[in-house]
Amino acid sequence: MIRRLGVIGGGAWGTALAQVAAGGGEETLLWAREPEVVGSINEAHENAAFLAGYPLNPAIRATGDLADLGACDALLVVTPAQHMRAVLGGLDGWARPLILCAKGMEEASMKLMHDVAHEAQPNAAIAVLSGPTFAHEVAIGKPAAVTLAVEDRALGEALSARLARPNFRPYLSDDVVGAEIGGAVKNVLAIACGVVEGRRLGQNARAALISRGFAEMTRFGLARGARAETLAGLSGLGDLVLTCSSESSRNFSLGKGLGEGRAAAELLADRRTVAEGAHTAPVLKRAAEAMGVDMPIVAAVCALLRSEASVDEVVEALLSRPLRAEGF
Ligand SMILES: NC(=O)C1=CN([C@@H]2O[C@H](COP(=O)(O)OP(=O)(O)OC[C@H]3O[C@@H](n4cnc5c(N)ncnc54)[C@H](O)[C@@H]3O)[C@@H](O)[C@H]2O)C=CC1
Ligand SMILES: O=C(CO)COP(=O)(O)O
Repeated sequence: MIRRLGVIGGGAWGTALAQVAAGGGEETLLWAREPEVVGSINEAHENAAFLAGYPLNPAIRATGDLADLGACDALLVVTPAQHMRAVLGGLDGWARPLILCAKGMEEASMKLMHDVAHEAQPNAAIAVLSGPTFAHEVAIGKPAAVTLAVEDRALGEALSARLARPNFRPYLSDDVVGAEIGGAVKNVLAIACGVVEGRRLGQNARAALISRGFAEMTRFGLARGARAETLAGLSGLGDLVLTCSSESSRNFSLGKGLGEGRAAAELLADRRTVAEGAHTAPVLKRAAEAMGVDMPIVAAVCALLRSEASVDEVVEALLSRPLRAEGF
């Protein structure tokens, strides 16, 4: 029975998921790295640093000590992808479920988050929660649906029953790899769509980029063993459409800045919030090349992030590729 949920990570998404977990009045413990986030949640029932202006359920309590999570039945793990290994390593021999909510690939190892979590905590059962979910909307109870991927069906049903709220619907899957690849790849494609917006290339170009980006996501996903239906579902196409269409997306906004001619280094300097696509793009490009998977849009985003080419040069390169048949 999964009753008591804990959350690792006090950014916008960890906070919104704590709000979901506490939605029925269940006490929910959230670990945050920043003492000011712990103070703000416990004293003002708000996360002023990462989700300002959204009142939180008083059943959410914050802590700065990972050991306090020891009484939880399962943990939602909501750190940025590059920090997940280190933070999970701080748990003392965890043997209960971990629900991974970060969207990315580890730069150093080229691994997906479930592999990283398994290496950090080999006795934990792993689930992945991913889908089209801006934190600020979930935090105030606007309707949302996610993919909840876990190999063990009984565990999936228990986690789904615990997480489901009237306005928050998990859809079960056993395709952990597919759910993770959709979330990781869409962040890179959202940067590309932001570039289209910033450079004012038009709505047609954006729709073409979403479609051809989805073809790249599908080619890469199938090569890594994902199922096509997962990539076309909430955690893949659903999230791709959301983040490629809104300045609420940090990745889209980063791309918009690039499209307006600003340098990546300037856009990424001093930011406190995470744009995962900037970290995922280079490792995704390397992983795709290693498998012989063609991902020209991902390569174009990498070139822009490294300031190796101008926006006009990468657009010209994409438009002058040989004509080919549609499909994956
Ligand atoms: N914000 C959103 O709407 C959604 C975010 N996600 C994913 O959730 C994950 C977390 O993102 P957010 O909660 O939005 O973060 P955020 O951008 O709101 O906050 C940054 C987070 O990074 C953490 N951090 C910074 N340096 C760190 C370090 N050295 N070690 C550990 N943690 C560190 C901060 O403590 C903070 O929790 C990301 O993978 C993101 O893609 C997924 C769905 C929705
Ligand atoms: O993953 C998200 C929505 O599903 C949030 O997107 P950004 O990280 O681009 O803001």
